[in-house]
Amino acid sequence: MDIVVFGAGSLGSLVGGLLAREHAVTLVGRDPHVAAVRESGLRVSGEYDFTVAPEATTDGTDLDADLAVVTVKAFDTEDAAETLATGRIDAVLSLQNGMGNEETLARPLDCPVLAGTATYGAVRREPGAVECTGRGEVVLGPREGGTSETADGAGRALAAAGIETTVADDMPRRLWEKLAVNAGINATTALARVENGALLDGPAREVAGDAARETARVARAEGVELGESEAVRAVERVAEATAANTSSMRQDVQAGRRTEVEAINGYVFSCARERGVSVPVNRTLTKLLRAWERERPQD
Ligand SMILES: NC(=O)C1=CN([C@@H]2O[C@H](COP(=O)(O)OP(=O)(O)OC[C@H]3O[C@@H](n4cnc5c(N)ncnc54)[C@H](OP(=O)(O)O)[C@@H]3O)[C@@H](O)[C@H]2O)C=CC1
Ligand SMILES: CC(C)(CO)C(=O)C(=O)O
Repeated sequence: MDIVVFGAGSLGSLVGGLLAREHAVTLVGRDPHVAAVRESGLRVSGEYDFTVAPEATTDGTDLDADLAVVTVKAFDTEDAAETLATGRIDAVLSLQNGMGNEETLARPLDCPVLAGTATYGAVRREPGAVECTGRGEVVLGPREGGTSETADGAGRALAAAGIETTVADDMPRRLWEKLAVNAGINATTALARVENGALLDGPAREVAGDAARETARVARAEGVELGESEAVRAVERVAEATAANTSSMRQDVQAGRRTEVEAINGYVFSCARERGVSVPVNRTLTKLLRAWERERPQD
């Protein structure tokens, strides 16, 4: 397959590197990473050890592909969608965290948009190289739930490249469960400056659990069956499996970068307002991160 990976940062470089073992891949990213990949290939280390030579470009316009995998941060999704819409793309798959990405992608794009979640860990430490810090899985499917030939085809393509892949018919519920995990872990660890494992028994445990419980309540108000204890258990499971991780939002805050809070806790907060659900913990986490973002030095 011809596959574009739009957003060759940490996750995109890992997924693109894995896909390039089997498919014709074009990475869309920034220099100096793109220049290094063009010059010497992409090195994948950590849980893997190989080098591949995908195409790489900083210009994502006018591309042809059977599939575009979107791995930009949530706040860059609109721009990615408009850029991809200048090309001829048969299907798009978002592997981003946060909610609302698929709707943003579907707006200008005239092709099926699949929803996905990724639990692989990836860090891009230097140009031309990415480290896999944890093997996980990709779950993907039609964004509105159900089955489709497009989802099955994308699933086969990822699996053929050795990516642990599940094609699911309940993506709305799975997206809300992942949202509960990120709502519980990301902002809490970013503000407390702790690793994910500190949420298993430390003083911030209740904060993470309450943020996840509130997310489940909003999911149910949106018609998605997600139980509160199920959401809390999902947080505990992920905090345990990623105990030594610095969450992506904590990494962003430590580096002074913009965070994905609006697509995570901010999304829960704004849906809750529309549905008349009380979410004091997500409201507080959102407002504290917004306060920090307002004061941070601009990029
Ligand atoms: N890293 C991980 O282990 C995981 C990440 N995720 C999710 O995946 C998404 C991506 O995360 P991550 O890989 O860490 O983020 P990164 O910031 O490392 O990667 C995104 C990359 O896309 C680039 N980019 C954005 N817009 C464009 C554009 N128009 N053209 C070219 N390049 C562009 C960014 O460049 P620049 O910064 O210069 O704009 C950046 O290099 C997020 O939603 C995250 O929550 C999910 C699971 C695991
Ligand atoms: C699963 C988790 C919380 C792992 O750190 C993550 O997705 C993130 O950090 O963004």
